Amino acid sequence: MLISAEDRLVRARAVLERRHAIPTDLLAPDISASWSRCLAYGLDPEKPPALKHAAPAALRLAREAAGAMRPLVLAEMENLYHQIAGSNFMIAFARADGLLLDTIADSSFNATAHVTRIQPGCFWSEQGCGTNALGSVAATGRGMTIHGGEHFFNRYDQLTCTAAPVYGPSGVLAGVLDASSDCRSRQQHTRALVGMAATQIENGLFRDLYRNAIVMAFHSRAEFLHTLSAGLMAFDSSGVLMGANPRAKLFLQGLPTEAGMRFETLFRGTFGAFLDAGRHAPQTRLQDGVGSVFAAHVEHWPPPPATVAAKRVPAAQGFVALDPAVVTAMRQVEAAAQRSLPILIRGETGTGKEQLARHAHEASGRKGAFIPINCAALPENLIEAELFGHADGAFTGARRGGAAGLVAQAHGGTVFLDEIGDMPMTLQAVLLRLLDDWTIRPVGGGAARKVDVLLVAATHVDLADQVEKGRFRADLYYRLDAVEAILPPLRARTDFAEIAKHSLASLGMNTDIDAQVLALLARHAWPGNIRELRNVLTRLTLINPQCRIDCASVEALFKTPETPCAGLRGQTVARITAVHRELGGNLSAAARRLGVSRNTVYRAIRSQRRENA
Ligand SMILES: Nc1ncnc2c1ncn2[C@@H]1O[C@H](COP(=O)(O)OP(=O)(O)OP(=O)(O)O)[C@@H](O)[C@H]1O
Repeated sequence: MLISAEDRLVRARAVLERRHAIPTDLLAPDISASWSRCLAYGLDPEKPPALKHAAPAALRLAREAAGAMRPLVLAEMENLYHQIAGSNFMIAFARADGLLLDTIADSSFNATAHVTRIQPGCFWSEQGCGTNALGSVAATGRGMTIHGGEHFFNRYDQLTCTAAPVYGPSGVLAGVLDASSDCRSRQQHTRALVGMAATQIENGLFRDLYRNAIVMAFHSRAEFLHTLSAGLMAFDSSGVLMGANPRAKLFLQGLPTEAGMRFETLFRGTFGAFLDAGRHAPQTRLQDGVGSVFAAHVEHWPPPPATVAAKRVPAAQGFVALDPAVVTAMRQVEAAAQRSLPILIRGETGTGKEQLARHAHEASGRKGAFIPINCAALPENLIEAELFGHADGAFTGARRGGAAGLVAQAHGGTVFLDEIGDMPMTLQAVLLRLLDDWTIRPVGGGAARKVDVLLVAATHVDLADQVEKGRFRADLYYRLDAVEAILPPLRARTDFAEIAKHSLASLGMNTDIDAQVLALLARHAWPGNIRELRNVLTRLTLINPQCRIDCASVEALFKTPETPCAGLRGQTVARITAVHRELGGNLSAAARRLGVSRNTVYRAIRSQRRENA
């Protein structure tokens, strides 16, 4: 008697749950092999063990270790998210050991119970979660779909998951890309889309690794030459093979495709003649050693040595960036901005976070405005209206005729959310929604509209730590943290002298500063960082009308209790708020007097208010 696939699965589960045995005849071979492995790990289908989590700090390290792969993966995840039409699904990427690095879920999936389990930082290995697409693909290295009751644990029988392996250029499994949804939202083409996205990442990794080599694409059918199914090979300038992607190896099956082989051992004709032809025609004919014919083209020429950094964006006039950590941060934000990925900048007050955000905006090539928004400065009840606009008469004090909101003003440009760590929890949820669909919904009604903005957020606090303490939403943190650039404090920078000299020049002072004075200044702790340095230099130039700064005046300034920097060192909330009061509540004036940022003054006032409440 013929029984349906669903009935076979029900019978198989009954056998598994009663006898802990695997009914191979009732299951697809991949599923029964995975169930067998689960039993061998000692898993009990009725008793799923607690899900393992990595601490936020460990997750951050893992994300950093993913290096250049992560922006590629995130960009593909975004594409995939938009390609999979419909709702109630999630895109996830895990390391080969199952550690989930990133997820993007639509809001309906966000609302389901699964979302608490499928979050960055969880381990989705087969050993911990039983048969599941992420874990089982990592275990086998092959693409798989695990549907409903095929999951080893009952708890996941409402999910359908499709995953594809992502291999690095050296052939090692680099990670697993997954699309999961509620069983009812299952879509036939998901498997193909996930597979294509994984290949796209693999090809991106290949091109990135061989960016200084000659990369050739080829295909047995000319019309597929510019598609994902083309073979890719990288050669050095003398024609020695450096690497080949899996498709290339497949096309040249039986020929030696290991690195180190010469072009001439694989193809007929010389490497020089192939390059010549490639320079003059968009497509050339290539014949391999056994006579198969391919359409080929040189898709990438090595950049001349002097222009290797061509896509890099020079620092703006006045932004000193000779310190290696700052250069790294600049490169990170450039890469993310050019792919429109959200950027998180972390650094102490006055380290140049806003400057770096402006650099990201420049690097993005966006023509729209750069809109800085200080989350700590906006009154809590008005932030949403300020950000997303409001309708006419939406609340007492609302602008007549309504307002478009700051995010709308940044359409085509960049929104810089400073002090994101101070954003109240309720608003974090609203911001998360914006990151999901880039649609702004004005407070009090009004037409929702799509916006195209680059989002850069900055914070002086460790958000991972805030997440652990329950003060910041984990899901928002993981979305914002696509790229985290860290600015070092001034005391740790190797370009202190250049910053000091530059700051003096930019203050319009024709003052000289010698090595001894610089060494003395460099010993200071600079809790207010570059902003504090600028304030101190301003004062020093005022004290020295002869335009010479000497060690004695620096020492005297650091000793005087009322100097801006000394004030900062011994600063307490009470001191800041006292100065603020003394200056009639003028924040900027208080910040200037104390040599701290306006944010520091806001924070002090808020913390005093909290204490008084
Ligand atoms: N790399 C740099 N070279 C020269 N000047 C800099 C550099 N970075 C920052 N500055 C100067 O330091 C001051 C503080 O910079 P910025 O406002 O960008 O810091 P921030 O980290 O955003 O501060 P906050 O946390 O207080 O908002 C500004 O006057 C800026 O021009």
